[in-house]
Amino acid sequence: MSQNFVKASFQIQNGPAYEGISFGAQKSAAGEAVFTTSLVGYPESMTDPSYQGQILVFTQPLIGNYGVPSGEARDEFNLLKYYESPHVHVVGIVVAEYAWKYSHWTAVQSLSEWCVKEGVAAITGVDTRSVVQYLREQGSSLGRIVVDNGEPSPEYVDTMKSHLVAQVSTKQPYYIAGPAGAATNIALIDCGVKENIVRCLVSRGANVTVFPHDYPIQDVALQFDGVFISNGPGDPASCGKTIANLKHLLNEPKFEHLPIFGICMGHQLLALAAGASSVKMKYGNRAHNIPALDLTTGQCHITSQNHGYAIDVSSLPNTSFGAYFVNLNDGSNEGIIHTSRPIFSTQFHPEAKGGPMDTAVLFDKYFNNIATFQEAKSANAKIAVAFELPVQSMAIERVI
Ligand SMILES: NC(=O)CC[C@H](N)C(=O)O
Repeated sequence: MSQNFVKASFQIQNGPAYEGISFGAQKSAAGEAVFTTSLVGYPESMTDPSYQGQILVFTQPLIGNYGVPSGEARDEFNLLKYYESPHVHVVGIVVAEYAWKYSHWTAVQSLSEWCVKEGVAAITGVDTRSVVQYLREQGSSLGRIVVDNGEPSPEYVDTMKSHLVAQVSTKQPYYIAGPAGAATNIALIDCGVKENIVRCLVSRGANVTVFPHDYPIQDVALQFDGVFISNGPGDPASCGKTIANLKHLLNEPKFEHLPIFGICMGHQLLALAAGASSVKMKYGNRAHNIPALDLTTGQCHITSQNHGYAIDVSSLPNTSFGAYFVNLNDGSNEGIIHTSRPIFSTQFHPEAKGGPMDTAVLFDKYFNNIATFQEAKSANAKIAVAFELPVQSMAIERVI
């Protein structure tokens, strides 16, 4: 346990500065400062690629008390059991009170040790309530954690201006086998996919082929039973290539029966490809208890979220999509659904790791759409011709 109490400060550009103690890597960090009100799940959030380049402020006052589980542990599909990707993606974390003592049966190290190993700045002793009040009033801001290590303070950096998806997406396609005999094949566009999203697909009986964010998915989509578009970091408007590829899937008649499902960044990219527009939110939604109303059933679900951009619902009438879910806290769009095709997407995270499992049924809805598509394909030999290339023949390599 690194308890050498190096001084640090958390500074917001053109805003307040907070003094504290470093408990992570002895290095400074800069990025967009965002806050999450989730009570649990710091290992999952910190390894979520959607947080790439951000400084994460936890409003839960005591952080670190259950330590950090193993990054080696894998499940029956060879997916990471506890992490959402192999490494930490936040550049720094800010907490009110770091728990120097931890205890949990899955813990293999302290949060402090993990931050040191991963090169992540961490500061404790900050009045995070005041940080949140500031960010809610002033809106999204740049921040930096400056560790008293004799080095010059880093410049503030607006990481949202970088093409963050390109940094986290796989460089080559890879294949994850589902359960023995799985006959469903899904093409997943990786914008920074969370491990539990893949698990939600393979555990329902699919083999998943993961493609780089800019892969010309239109060239291979008809070899699959469905296309999935993942979560990911940054501004959706920076993903021009992915949006252009998705336009093929939405506009060409040969794809009209193809099921598509997108989550978070995937939702935003689908909406942009359909002709809708996105907006940067004042400070975003990051929590595990956000109510979203299903406009097709009138049911309200509690959802897990992490986003700073949203789809402008007033731009939907220009598209073939209608609003599917709406956020009951701030009225923002939480999902879209195609008026006649098996395509839908959600701004929230139905895979919810961490968070409540209320909306996991949306994966079942996607698989129902896939089953309908598969039946149609087997009933129609003409369509089936398009599927003669077996997915296993592709060059695939697991890179994570
Ligand atoms: N979790 C995500 O996919 C986030 C999407 C996007 N980067 C946003 O902040 O809105």
